[in-house]
Amino acid sequence: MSVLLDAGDFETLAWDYFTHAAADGVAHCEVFFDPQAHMERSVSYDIVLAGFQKARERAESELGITSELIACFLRHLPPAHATATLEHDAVQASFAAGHVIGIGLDSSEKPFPPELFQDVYRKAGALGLKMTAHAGEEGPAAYVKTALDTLRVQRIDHGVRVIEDEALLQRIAADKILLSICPISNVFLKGVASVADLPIRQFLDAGVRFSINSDDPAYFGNNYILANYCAVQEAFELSAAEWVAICEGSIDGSWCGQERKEELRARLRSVSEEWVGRCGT
Ligand SMILES: Nc1ncnc2[nH]cnc12
Repeated sequence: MSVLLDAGDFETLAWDYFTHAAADGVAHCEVFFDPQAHMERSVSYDIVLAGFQKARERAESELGITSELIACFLRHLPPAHATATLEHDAVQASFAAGHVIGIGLDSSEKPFPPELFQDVYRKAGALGLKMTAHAGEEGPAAYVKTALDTLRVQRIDHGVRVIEDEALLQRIAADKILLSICPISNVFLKGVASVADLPIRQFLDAGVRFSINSDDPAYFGNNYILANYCAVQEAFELSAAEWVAICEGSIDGSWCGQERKEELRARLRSVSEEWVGRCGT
């Protein structure tokens, strides 16, 4: 991280990500970044955003990839630090300009339960920002519940330990809360011993809405989204129709505009018409 210093460095980083995403067939992505990790080492938020914005514009015009940015707070830092970051002028300006559409909560889940961050989420909610939080990755299902009840998040990142609480599982399915799952990083971080141990089949059977994602490829074995899709396929042998359902849920739970959602659905329809028939399921 210490090599990321000027806007060009952040543009290069983001562009590298986008070219990998394009190679994997990505059409839209919602990307997390950690403002505090850079501001703490005296790299200004404006520098980070300027680089990301350039890469995002280029990704849209040259690769056809649309994107949104989600600013994550680091839960190992004091909650008041998260609130001060949210209130920073440059951060507020990025929300007002629509350059950053939502907030998240990442870093070590335990022993930092979601409710510690109620203040920053209350303020983000008042601004009309989208809200998600890592929960139920290494922390218990109870953290997912408090993220929903006290932080009022609309999505949960990971959330795989929801499987330990049947009532919560049913609630998440009924309320169509998107779980953004990162199978390979779950193995790297020892949440599960192997991808086959993830509750993918139970989630499908229970009608839980989830997406399959990459997670910090530089940290987790250089694995981008297709590697995560393939790892799930190798472990669960899903049918083409099941993949279509996963992708439909990902689009429904995404935070892009309605018009873009329709374009993504049309693209999915054309792929599924071809492949569901070819695969016979
Ligand atoms: N899987 C993960 N868990 C917690 N914090 C993260 N930051 C990036 N990836 C993360």
